[in-house]
Amino acid sequence: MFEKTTWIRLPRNVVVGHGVLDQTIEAVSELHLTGRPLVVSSPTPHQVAGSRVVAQFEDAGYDPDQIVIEEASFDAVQRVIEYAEESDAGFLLGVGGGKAIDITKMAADDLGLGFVSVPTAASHDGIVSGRGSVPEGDTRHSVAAEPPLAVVADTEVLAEAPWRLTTAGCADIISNYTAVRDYELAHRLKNIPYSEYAGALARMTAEMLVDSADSIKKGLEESAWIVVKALVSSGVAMSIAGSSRPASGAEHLFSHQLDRLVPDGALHGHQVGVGSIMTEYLHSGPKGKWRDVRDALSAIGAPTTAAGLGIDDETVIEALTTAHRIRDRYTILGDGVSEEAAIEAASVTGVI
Ligand SMILES: NC(=O)C1=CN([C@@H]2O[C@H](COP(=O)(O)OP(=O)(O)OC[C@H]3O[C@@H](n4cnc5c(N)ncnc54)[C@H](O)[C@@H]3O)[C@@H](O)[C@H]2O)C=CC1
Ligand SMILES: O=C(CO)COP(=O)(O)O
Ligand SMILES: [Zn+2]
Repeated sequence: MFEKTTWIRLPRNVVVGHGVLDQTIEAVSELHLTGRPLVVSSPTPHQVAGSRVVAQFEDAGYDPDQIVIEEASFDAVQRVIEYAEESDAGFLLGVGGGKAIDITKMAADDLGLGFVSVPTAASHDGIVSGRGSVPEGDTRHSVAAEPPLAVVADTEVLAEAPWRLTTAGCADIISNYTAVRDYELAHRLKNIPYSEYAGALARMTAEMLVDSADSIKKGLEESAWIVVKALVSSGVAMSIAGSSRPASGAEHLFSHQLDRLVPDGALHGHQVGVGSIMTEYLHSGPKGKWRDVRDALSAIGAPTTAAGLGIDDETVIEALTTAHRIRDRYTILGDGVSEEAAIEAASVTGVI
């Protein structure tokens, strides 16, 4: 008897374009959400967009509440949960970068409330995903969380954000190349469930972004449009897989480890990009496609070296040799690469 089942949870409304922040109410009212909206944001995104979303709900006769969180942690998730309960929130809107959106989707999941994603930066592919990524001690969890019912991505806001946030989003997408290789490897060697559709979509998203590199330029709002569509597509791949694997392999473990070693290091997307150059080398050796990954990153202006990340060479090696410990996710790092192998991968690829 055939007993397989799958749940693919996707947003109902994905609204992308110039000035669409002003259509947040329309995007939400179609969802039949009831009660008080709670706008969850971090400090800069609150100034840039969160306060505008609150004002919009006030003008429309809702009774919105707001909370500004400072960091991505389980404590922050708990604070949002408690605040939402006290304020009797009916649904949550996460306004900001990856951290604010992750916190909101995890709090919404715990509360059993609807969640709307309002990215203020095209910096990460968690905009649409039903996953939350949060550090805890020596580890980093990738947990199932409430996927957004709607996404409101205003390209005017995204284009005005610092350019490095957009190049970080591009690098998060380019890293899908190696993430999918790790996903396939784990399927072959450890028999983890593998979705052909999710793997193909994640890889195709990276290819399409790289093919559009010439149109991704600072100051062009069209760049935000191209990048956010790729981020949405990559998030959908994670939703199809029911796991972050199509967009998160060894290069992400490396970045998560860097976050532990250098808490205020570089942007998530930039770190995974540099990680991807090295893990592609580990997959295929000197004749592999690590140059293609590096050149794709370089074409959109993302860092390709430790110095470009502002992180010293020793820390890069430490992160690469210990990244496999971050979580139980089989990748090309296996049960750890030796220091010699890490130095070779990092130096041949020019990362150090
Ligand atoms: N759940 C998922 O599937 C995924 C989660 N992530 C997570 O997302 C996080 C990375 O996201 P990021 O956005 O890079 O980090 P972030 O949320 O810390 O944002 C980076 C910085 O950009 C600022 N910022 C955001 N919008 C701005 C604007 N319009 N103008 C000026 N500054 C602005 C923020 O205040 C912050 O200082 C990581 O924690 C990562 O693990 C990343 C990818 C997927
Ligand atoms: O960053 C991600 C995809 O780009 C997902 O990260 P996690 O694997 O930590 O959930
Ligand atoms: Zn990522």
